[in-house]
Amino acid sequence: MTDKTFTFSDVAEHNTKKDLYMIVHDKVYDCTSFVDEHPGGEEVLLDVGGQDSTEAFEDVGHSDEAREILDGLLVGNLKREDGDPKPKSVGASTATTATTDSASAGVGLYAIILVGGILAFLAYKFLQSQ
Ligand code: HEM
Repeated sequence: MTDKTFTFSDVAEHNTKKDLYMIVHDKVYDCTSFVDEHPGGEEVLLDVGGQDSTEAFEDVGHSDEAREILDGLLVGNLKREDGDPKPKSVGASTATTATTDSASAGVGLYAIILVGGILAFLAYKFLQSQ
């Protein structure tokens, strides 16, 4: 296990066939040795060299075997800095669920504030009529 940390610009420097890093799920992989062996061809790997390729990797629906190979290429973790691209969200359904969840939580909060306001108003009216 390695705990070396790379910034986005560190990774971006490794973007040639002889020196090829890529980012998947905020981890940094050295794919140099694998370029020629990739069943999907070297072109796609070179395209994402030095970049965040989470989306590209997940879109293909790579097998568990592919993920094991990826594990073996791990060289460190990505350290995001201000101004770096956001983490790639993968799986539209997960993203949608998350949005819906927070949206309904927001609505719930408004409902509580609204009901509280109505109760306070009624209590005020009641006390005034005494
Ligand atoms: C280091 C990262 C990667 C590894 C270890 C890897 C590994 C593999 C492996 C083992 C396969 C064979 C099928 C499978 O087991 O799922 C495969 C297929 C494929 N990969 Fe990757 N891959 C990587 C990155 C990428 C990226 C970034 C793309 C970008 C689009 C990509 C595109 C494809 C395609 C299109 C296939 C299908 C090839 C075919 O079935 O003809 N791969 N990859």
